[in-house]
Amino acid sequence: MSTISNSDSVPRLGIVRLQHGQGLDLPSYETTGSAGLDLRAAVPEDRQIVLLPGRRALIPTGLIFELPAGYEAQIRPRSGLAFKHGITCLNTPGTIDSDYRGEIKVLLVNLGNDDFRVERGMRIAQAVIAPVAQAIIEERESVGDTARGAGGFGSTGTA
Ligand SMILES: O=c1ccn([C@H]2C[C@H](O)[C@@H](COP(=O)(O)OP(=O)(O)OP(=O)(O)O)O2)c(=O)[nH]1
Ligand SMILES: [Mg+2]
Repeated sequence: MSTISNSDSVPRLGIVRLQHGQGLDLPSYETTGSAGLDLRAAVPEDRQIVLLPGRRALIPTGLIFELPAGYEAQIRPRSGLAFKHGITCLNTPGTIDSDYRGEIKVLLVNLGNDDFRVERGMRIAQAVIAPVAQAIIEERESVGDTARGAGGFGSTGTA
């Protein structure tokens, strides 16, 4: 497969930077194989966001996305913040709809034991761009039989 035909199939993510997002790096893939685009906190210079243990806050990114139709962005936590500080996304994975034109925000929660200061420019989460299907909804009288049936929630055991 040639490089050109390959890049033709790569989705294009349009990004608009809002006033408070100016001066921050655009989201980018940190390595050639990264799945997620790291998102930075666009906290105003004169404002502090300190997450106390157990508390949550909506963190601005200063970004508006224009996703192609048929794609979503999933907002996921960064494992380093989760491991070192207990900071994660409360609604993970956050769903960014392709028709959403508001600012991308990250809902962080502090599950650690210490206060956590969100600094401007800090990489707080990552966005994974993924294809998504909208199903055709069909109401039916019954559903087809399967070997699993209604078994779930550990029905296959642990070993
Ligand atoms: O972490 C997130 C999750 C959502 N959103 C934005 C984009 C998304 O398209 C919109 C709606 O998200 P969702 O459908 O998860 O929230 P809702 O509670 O169902 O709100 P709505 O009624 O607006 O759909 O909010 C974010 O900026 N960050
Ligand atoms: Mg919704």
